[in-house]
Amino acid sequence: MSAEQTLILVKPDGVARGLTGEILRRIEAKGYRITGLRMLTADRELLAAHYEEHQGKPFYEPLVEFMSSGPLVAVRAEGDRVIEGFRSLAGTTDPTGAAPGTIRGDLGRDWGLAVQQNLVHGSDSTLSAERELGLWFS
Ligand SMILES: Nc1ncnc2c1ncn2[C@@H]1O[C@H](COP(=O)(O)OP(=O)(O)OP(=O)(O)O)[C@@H](O)[C@H]1O
Repeated sequence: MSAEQTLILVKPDGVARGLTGEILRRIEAKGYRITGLRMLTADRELLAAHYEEHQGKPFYEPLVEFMSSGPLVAVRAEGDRVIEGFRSLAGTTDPTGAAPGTIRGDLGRDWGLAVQQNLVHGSDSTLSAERELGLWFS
């Protein structure tokens, strides 16, 4: 059986703040393999598909606006239990409460848009990983 794969995004705030290398370093240091890497500015169509489950929520429009505001880095990462493992590396959605040692806990900023601009995305299940990798690495 081949190793599990996940989609990770370094969101536009992470790229703008020069944290791409630090985030990739943490992924590799944990032992995951980076098997795909793309820098792009995502359009609304791609983001609508990516954030399908959030359409209609109050934070959806501002989120798409932010996610399309500048370049982001899409990463395909591979390893045993990488889906759960990366979400653990990332920390909770709100960086203010994210544990020290996690990407969001160590590097996330405490300000008004912290929950939206929380540096990274990671797929949350094998089903969403497969769907999201199809969108970003087709
Ligand atoms: N209440 C909110 N206000 C603003 N933005 C939000 C809020 N909730 C979620 N978001 C944004 O939407 C993204 C997806 O929300 P979700 O609940 O799936 O969070 P997550 O699973 O921690 O993050 P991700 O799926 O991006 O790894 C969050 O990472 C964040 O950028």
